[in-house]
Amino acid sequence: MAHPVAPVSPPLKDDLDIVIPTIRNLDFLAMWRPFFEPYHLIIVQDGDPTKTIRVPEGFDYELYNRNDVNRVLGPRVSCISFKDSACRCFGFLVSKKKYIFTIDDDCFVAKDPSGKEINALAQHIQNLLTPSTPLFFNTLYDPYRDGADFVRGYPFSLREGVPTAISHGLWLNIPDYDAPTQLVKPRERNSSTGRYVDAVMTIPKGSLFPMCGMNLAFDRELIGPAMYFGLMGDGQPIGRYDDMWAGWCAKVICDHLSLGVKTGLPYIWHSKASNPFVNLKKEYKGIYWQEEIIPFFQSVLLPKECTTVQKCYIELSRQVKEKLGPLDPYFQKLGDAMVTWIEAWDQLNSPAQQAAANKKNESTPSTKSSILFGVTY
Ligand SMILES: O=c1ccn([C@@H]2O[C@H](COP(=O)(O)OP(=O)(O)O[C@H]3O[C@@H](CO)[C@H](O)[C@H]3O)[C@@H](O)[C@H]2O)c(=O)[nH]1
Ligand SMILES: [Mn+2]
Repeated sequence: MAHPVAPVSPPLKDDLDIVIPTIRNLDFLAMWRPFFEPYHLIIVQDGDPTKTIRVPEGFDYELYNRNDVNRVLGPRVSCISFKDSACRCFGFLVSKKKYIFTIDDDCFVAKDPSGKEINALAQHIQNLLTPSTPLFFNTLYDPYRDGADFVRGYPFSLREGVPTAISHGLWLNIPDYDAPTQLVKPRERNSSTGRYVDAVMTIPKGSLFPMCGMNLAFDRELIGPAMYFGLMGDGQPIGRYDDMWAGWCAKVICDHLSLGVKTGLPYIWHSKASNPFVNLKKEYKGIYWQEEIIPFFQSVLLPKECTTVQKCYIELSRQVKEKLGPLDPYFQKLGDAMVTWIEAWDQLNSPAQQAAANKKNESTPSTKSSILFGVTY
C-alpha cells in the first residue's frame, strides 16, 4: 500500500520573516502569494500613521506604524528614519526569527529567460543555507550549485567555505541606478532577455559592494546587529544611501568575522522608476561624501577583541565619529545613532525578550494590528 506523502513544508517557514517598508497598499503581494503566503510578514508603515494600508487577505502579518515604533522604542526611536525606506530596519529589530528577507512594494515576480517564474525567496534561502567562498575566488562562481564545483587549483583547505550572512539579489526592468545615471539613461530597461546573469557569486574578502535593499536576505543571528539602515529621509541631509551604509558596515564586519556575502540570483522585477530629480536631491551629498566614505571603510581595522557583531559595530561607530566626523557633523549624529541602534537591538533581543516572544508565539494568533511590546526602558 502506498504510504501517504507528508506535505513538504516551505523551507524555513517558521524561521524567516519577510520585512516590507511601505507607504502604499500592498496589492503587490497578490503576485507573490504562491511564494510568500506561508511566511510571516512584518510590515513597517512609513509616513502618516493615520493612513490605512490595505493588505490582501490570507497573509499572516504584523504591522507597525510610526506610533508603534515610537511606543516600542521610546527615546531610542531617534535612530529609526522617517519618510525613507530606511525605516525597514525597525522590522529587523522586532523580528524574532533567524532569517530576514526584505523586499520593496514595487518589486514583482520576475521570469527567467525560459519564461519560468522566479521564486526569489527560495533562491535567497538556498544562498543563505550554503557556504560562501570569500577567501579564494571560484571561477565557476558558486561551487555549491548543482552542476558546479570547485575548479582545479582551488585549495582543498578552503573548500568548506564560511557561513553565509547576506544574500543580495538583483533586478529586471528598472535597475538600481543612482540619479545621475537615471538622468542620462531614462529609458534603459533590463529585460529577461537582456542582462539576466545566471550566477551567484561570493563577494571577495576585502572588497566592498553597493548593497541594494529592495531584494535582500540575511541571517539575523549572524549579522543582524550590523543591518542598520542609518539616518535618512525627514530631517536628514541625505537619502537613498540607507542600504549602502548598511552594506558597507556589514561587509567590513563580515570580513572581520569570516562571514560571507553573496550577490546575483535571484532576480525580481522592479516596476517603478522613482523620480530622478527627487532622487538627485536626496543623493547628491552622498555622491561626493562617498569619495571619502569608501576609503574610510577600506581602511577600517577591527581589533581582535571585537568578537561579536555588536562589539564590531560599536567600534565602527567610534571610528565613524573620529574619522568621518570632520567631513560633516552628520557623521557625529550617525555614529551616535549607530550606538542607539545597538542599544535598541539588545533591548529587544535580550534573552528575556526572546523567551517572552517564544511564549507569545505559542499562544498568539496572527494579528493585523500592531503588536505592542511590553518594553520597559
Ligand atoms: O518615504 C518612503 C518612501 C518609500 N518607502 C518604501 O520603500 C520602498 C522603496 O520605495 P520606492 O520603490 O518608491 O523607492 P526607489 O526609488 O525604487 O528606491 C528604493 O529602493 C531602494 C533601492 O533603490 C532604495 O534604497 C530606496 O530608495 C517601497 O516599499 C516604499 O513603499 C518608504 O517606506 N518610505
Ligand atoms: Mn522602487
